Amino acid sequence: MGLTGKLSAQIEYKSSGDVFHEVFKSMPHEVSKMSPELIQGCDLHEGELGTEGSVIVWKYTHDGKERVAKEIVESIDEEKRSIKFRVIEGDLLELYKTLTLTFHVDKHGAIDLVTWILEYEKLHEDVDDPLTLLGFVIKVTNDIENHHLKA
Ligand SMILES: CC[C@@H](C)C[C@@H](CC)C(C)C
Repeated sequence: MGLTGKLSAQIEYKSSGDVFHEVFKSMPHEVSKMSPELIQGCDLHEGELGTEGSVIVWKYTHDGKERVAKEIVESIDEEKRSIKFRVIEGDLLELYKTLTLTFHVDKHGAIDLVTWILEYEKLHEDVDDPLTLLGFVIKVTNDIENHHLKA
């Protein structure tokens, strides 16, 4: 088994894909309100919200443990409604040399599809592939969707 990998998942998103993109672009701090069990906080550390190069620190609970991830917003593509986050500090870097989390929103007829892609390089052979992290971001996506469906 090599050290690098790429996991992705695509789900139907029954609320507005534009709003989903906007939340992560301009209001990431709102995510903790919509998914309080999973996301406990989000602070802007550098730069301006919604711009490439800005640095965000997430406090989240993954596999029952409280974790921190500092991420740089590496790219924002309005056209594809996509954002790529690169983890630059935090618990995940005890397992992965590099880890990026990218989402994009596709239109499929009248339905929006949200795709998350995790690209990573493990620090050593016996590090697990980040399957539970992929499940985590899908759960966060569902929480955001449910929040907007209720609103
Ligand atoms: C590193 C796991 C979480 C904190 C990632 C976040 C944005 C990419 C989360 C809100 C999906």
